[in-house]
Amino acid sequence: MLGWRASARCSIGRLALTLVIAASAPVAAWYGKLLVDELALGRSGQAAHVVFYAVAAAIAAAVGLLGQQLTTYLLGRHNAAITLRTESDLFEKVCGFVGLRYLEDPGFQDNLMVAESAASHGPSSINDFAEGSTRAVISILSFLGIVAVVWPALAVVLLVAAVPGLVAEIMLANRQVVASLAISPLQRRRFFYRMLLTSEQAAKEVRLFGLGDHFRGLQLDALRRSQEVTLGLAGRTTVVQSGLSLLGAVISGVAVAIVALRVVRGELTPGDVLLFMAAVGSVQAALSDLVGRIGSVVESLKSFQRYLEVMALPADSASGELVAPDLSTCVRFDDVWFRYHPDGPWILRGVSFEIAAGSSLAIVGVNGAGKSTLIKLLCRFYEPERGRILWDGIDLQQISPESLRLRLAATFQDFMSYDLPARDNIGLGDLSRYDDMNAIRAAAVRADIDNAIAAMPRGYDTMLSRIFFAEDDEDEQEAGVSFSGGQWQRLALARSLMRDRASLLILDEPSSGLDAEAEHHIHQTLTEFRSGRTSILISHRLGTLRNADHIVVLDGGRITERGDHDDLMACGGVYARLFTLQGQGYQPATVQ
Ligand SMILES: Nc1ncnc2c1ncn2[C@@H]1O[C@H](COP(=O)(O)OP(=O)(O)OP(=O)(O)O)[C@@H](O)[C@H]1O
Repeated sequence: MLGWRASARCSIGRLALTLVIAASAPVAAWYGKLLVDELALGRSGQAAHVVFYAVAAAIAAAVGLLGQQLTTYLLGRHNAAITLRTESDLFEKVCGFVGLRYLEDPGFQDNLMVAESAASHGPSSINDFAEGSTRAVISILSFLGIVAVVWPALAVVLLVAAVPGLVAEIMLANRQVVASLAISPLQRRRFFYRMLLTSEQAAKEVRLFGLGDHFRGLQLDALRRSQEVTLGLAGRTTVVQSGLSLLGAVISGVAVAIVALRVVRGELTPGDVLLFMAAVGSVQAALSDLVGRIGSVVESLKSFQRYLEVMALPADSASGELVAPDLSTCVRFDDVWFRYHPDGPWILRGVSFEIAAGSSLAIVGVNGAGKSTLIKLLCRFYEPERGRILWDGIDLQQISPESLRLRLAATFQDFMSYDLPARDNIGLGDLSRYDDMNAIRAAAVRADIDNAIAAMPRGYDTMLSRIFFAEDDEDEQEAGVSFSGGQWQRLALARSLMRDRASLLILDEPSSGLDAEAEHHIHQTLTEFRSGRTSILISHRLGTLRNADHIVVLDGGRITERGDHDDLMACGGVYARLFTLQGQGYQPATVQ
């Protein structure tokens, strides 16, 4: 079905070629037999017949060979179309998940890895099997048919000669499946260690802690263990197949001798011997081809099953139908309870608060208090277990996530650094203005990164990567430039600020990596940018939050304090304590 959906023309073409190729060998063999018989008769005026049979046999053989070539080409095209289709479907499915639940599940990640490889190899291997087995079956049946016409008992001999090979190949195919299943986790481990040894991300720690030999040892161990399995199987295969070849040769030899004896006795013609010999070779080859394919197809089917499982996964949460309006009243958290796992601890316990449109809200709390979790719920990466989040009075679950996210401009603590040119790193924030250099530059200015980008060798076109070359400049491939941590953070900020028409600006620790001067400057720009817009700000640097219209303090999953800076300082709670503590850090030390 997949093959048909990917390309109906290729499917029809392959089917037609399969039938032609399968028929060509017996037809060639039949004309070969007629030719030999004609020669054996030695009658006058036979030249025309002989030439006709010879040409017909040659044409049939040539059609088979030509068909093989065309099949190879068509197979490549068809497999490419299938891979394109399955991979596109798989990633459409993955991108279609509203939230992060599936992506955070190791079981899902495991399945996805197998599904991904199955998407590129599975259907083509299944397709190859279908085609190869059709060809083999047609070839076997037609040879049996022809041989049966000559001498029915010969067809039985032909089948018997193929039985030992069939049985042994089936046993080997089973072992092959077991071996593949044993090798697959070892391979995944091996690639994991390889990634640790070669990735730029891990390189610092691997060197600093001297982990290279340790991980290399583990990588080689995984490789050695998978090789042991493969070599064990290869040894067994060699023994079995050598035995089989011998057995096949003995049976064929005996059968040919019997047929030859009957020719001597005048019961069969010399052409029959030729036909029988062609049939023995072809049937044995077709059977072993058929069984050989079974092993690989069983393996492909097993991994393709994972692909189908991923494709059949239910939606992770309901996707609402309503379009999120521009925020005109407020965003309201209404008694929201949340935990990451059904049996895990509650992260939010009955959180309620409101952000009026046009106002700014700051969220304060110690590490692990649940601040980022609140934001993730607002972005619909997860759903509250109890309670509701309302956008202008509409429950978020009734709003389509895409339309909601178009209304948000957010920078996360764990922002992305894309190995792409600087302009793309910013332009990705608003795909509708991806190429709009004015908008990109304006966002960069707001995030105070414009000067740093302009100073780079190719300005906004500079590739920000140490692992890729600039794509558009193959003649003089230029290695990329990498930014510092704080510069990447400003770039991430610029990306969100591309969405200058968003209803709600969310900044989760937007300046944690910035130096004091840059932080001061950015906060000034952001304060201007935020004025009149609705915004949520999270930061451990409480000085940057004091101008927020409202501040809520999250503690143990509950809101324990709320008000503006002066209110909270006056009430002398957690906020006042943290604020004073940070303030003390900036006071000159008292000289004793
Ligand atoms: N994806 C997740 N799966 C399971 N638990 C999680 C996940 N993300 C966060 N948590 C847990 O939820 C709790 C709150 O995390 P959250 O990131 O919301 O805290 P935070 O207040 O933003 O902390 P910080 O100030 O350190 O950024 C933590 O105990 C954390 O371990």
